[in-house]
Amino acid sequence: METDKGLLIVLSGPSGVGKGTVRKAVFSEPDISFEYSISATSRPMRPGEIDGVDYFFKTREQFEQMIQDGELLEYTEYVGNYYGTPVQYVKDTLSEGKDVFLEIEVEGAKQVREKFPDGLFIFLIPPSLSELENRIKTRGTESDELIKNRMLVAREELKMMNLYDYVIENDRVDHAVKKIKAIVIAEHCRRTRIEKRIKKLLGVD
Ligand SMILES: Nc1ncnc2c1ncn2[C@@H]1O[C@H](COP(=O)(O)OP(=O)(O)OP(=O)(O)O)[C@@H](O)[C@H]1O
Ligand SMILES: Nc1nc2c(ncn2[C@@H]2O[C@H](COP(=O)(O)O)[C@@H](O)[C@H]2O)c(=O)[nH]1
Repeated sequence: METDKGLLIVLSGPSGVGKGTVRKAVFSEPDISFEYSISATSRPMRPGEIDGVDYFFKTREQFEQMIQDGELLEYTEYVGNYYGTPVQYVKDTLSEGKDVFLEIEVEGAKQVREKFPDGLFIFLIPPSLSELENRIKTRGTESDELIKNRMLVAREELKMMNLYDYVIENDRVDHAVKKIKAIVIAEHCRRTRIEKRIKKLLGVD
């Protein structure tokens, strides 16, 4: 898949590490111009969540239809529910020259890497496994059984961090936000420098 003009930024990491919290903090910064890609999911809505804002909430049948119709850039079944990224929004937004920000789990990020090798892949890690469990428990959205399952998946997901361009410890949200912003700025500079070099060598404007 063509990367077009914008930068595709993928934030991933185990459940409960703080991806959603960090993403919301990134988007509340005044000088940010990323576009957030809202995912589709078949999981039930949590209290306070809004359809079309937090997720596009679908039945399993509707989600499977989206898969069949090729509407998803990537998808996975995670702890019993489907999650996926609507492809059209990502393509359209990148081709408008805007940066698109995905917040997705590890298997989906792997699929995106295959289609967008030029994307910027950032992996968020917790200070420790016990802190990770503590965060999922404190959030209070999952049953004990689901927390156990998410922790089992998390152990496997942490092994995948070597596939990412950057690894950031989410010790403090404001620190993680600063690091993400710095990485994106540096990546834009790097790409601009390379583009200029190529044009200079080829003698084109
Ligand atoms: N740096 C941090 N220090 C302490 N607590 C944090 C930090 N970042 C996030 N949290 C808390 O950890 C819990 C999990 O955060 P969040 O829901 O953002 O994680 P997530 O990675 O998006 O989870 P999931 O993948 O399950 O959606 C929340 O209660 C959040 O307030
Ligand atoms: N592969 C994808 N994973 C996604 C997507 N949207 C969210 N997620 C990840 O799923 C888990 C669980 O989310 P929760 O809201 O139920 O806590 C979490 O790691 C999300 O980042 C997606 O489109 N594709």
